[in-house]
Amino acid sequence: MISLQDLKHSLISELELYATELKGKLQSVKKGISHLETQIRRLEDNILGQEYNQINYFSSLRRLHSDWPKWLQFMRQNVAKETQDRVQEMRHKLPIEDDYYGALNSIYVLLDVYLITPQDFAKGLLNGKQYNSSLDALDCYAVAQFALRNEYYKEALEWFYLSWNYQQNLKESQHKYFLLMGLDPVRFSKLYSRNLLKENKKVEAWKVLKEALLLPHHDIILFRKLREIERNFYVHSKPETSVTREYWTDHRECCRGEYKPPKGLSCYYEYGADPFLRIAPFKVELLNRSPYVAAYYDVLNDSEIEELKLMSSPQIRRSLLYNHTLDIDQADVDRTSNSVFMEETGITLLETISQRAADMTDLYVTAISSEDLQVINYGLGGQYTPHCDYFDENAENGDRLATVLFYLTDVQQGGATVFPFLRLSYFPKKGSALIFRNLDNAMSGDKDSTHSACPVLFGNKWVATKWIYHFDQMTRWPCLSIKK
Ligand SMILES: O=C(O)CCC(=O)C(=O)O
Ligand SMILES: [Fe+2]
Repeated sequence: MISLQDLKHSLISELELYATELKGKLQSVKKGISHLETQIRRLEDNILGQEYNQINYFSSLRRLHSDWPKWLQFMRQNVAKETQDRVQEMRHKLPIEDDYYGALNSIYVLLDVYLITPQDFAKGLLNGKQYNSSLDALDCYAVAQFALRNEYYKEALEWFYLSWNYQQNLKESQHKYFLLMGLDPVRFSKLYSRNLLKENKKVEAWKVLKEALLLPHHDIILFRKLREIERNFYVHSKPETSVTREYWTDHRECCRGEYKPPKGLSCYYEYGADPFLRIAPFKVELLNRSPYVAAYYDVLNDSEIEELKLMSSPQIRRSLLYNHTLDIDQADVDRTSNSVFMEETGITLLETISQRAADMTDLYVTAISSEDLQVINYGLGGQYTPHCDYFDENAENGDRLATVLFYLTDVQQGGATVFPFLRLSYFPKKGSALIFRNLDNAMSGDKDSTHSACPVLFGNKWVATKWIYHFDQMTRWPCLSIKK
């Protein structure tokens, strides 16, 4: 059997060969660049000197026509094909997955039997004896991932923490090497925070994500995960008394449509800030001044609605509500619907809908200042009893300033959205949207925005909600007097 040591040596010599051939390619490119530069300079001199003739016309045309494809071909050429083949050959001699996972597993066995801490193990201290060997950030990361995959959450956390600590002291060049070898700090943060959440360490998970957002290549998923944690903070700390039963009578009466529509308010065309709205303004019906509630008609067309329903249907699941006593999210009779938050990035339709919400509200509707679109489906009897959409917490990223509720269907009977305190009912109209403000001018929750989704008596109700945060909107919202 070939030893690990020998394997390492052959890998190094193959890599050296590879580096030499790469250097050769690099030199050819550099030579090519200087040749091209000289030619271009000559051509420019000629043009400046009014010598733009058939000769230099042909020569520049030929270069563009024939040289570029050659360069492309050259770029695509495989460097050190034989070296690559030999490295590929070596694969058969390298440790296989079984060996690797076996070694990882025995780390856990050793730590468990001999009560060695991950810290001591990583620095080569085994039962009081110091060895001249240690693990690095990548090794610890591998052990952490193995533990996470096997659901040893507590152990995984210690290894993540160790790896994270080592990473703090790496030099720039080491970071690059580790990145090449699979230690991507963004992915690391996602796994680390997932592990922290499994151990119910929400604040720590939040901090890891927050810090990761400062990384140069952070992605939107990090942000969404951060948002998800924040959402849970809010939901978990939502006061139980936020909705009492006293206005249930109004809720029922509103559901039956017993209150007359508000008088003295207006219908108008909203031209907004986008020049396009000059040609196609929104048709708005103001339903209440404070808190602002208004219906916008014909904001989604039939094909957009069909696409949205089609796209969300496979993912839609029973909606859950937070149970304060049991400290879990669970299905609840107060919210009987199916719903899903749609991941928006790169999905044209969802981005268009966000943009439309921005045009309608004149607010910033970005990944930072809003939640993903939530599609909700209520079957027969489906409802959402009186509740507020705001969290009423002084959260760093703000609270839900406004709700844009798109109606994707008419409902034959029932299914109105009602505001018991305002004695206001809105019966679903396909393609329309209701916009209402949840916060008052001091950006605190406005109780009057309490609303409910009345039970569907006949038909099937589809809606989609877009929640917009007050965070980031200071340039979009005028300073208004604060209601006492
Ligand atoms: O479906 C409705 O009419 C209202 C939905 C709602 O209020 C919510 O999802 O928060
Ligand atoms: Fe709501």
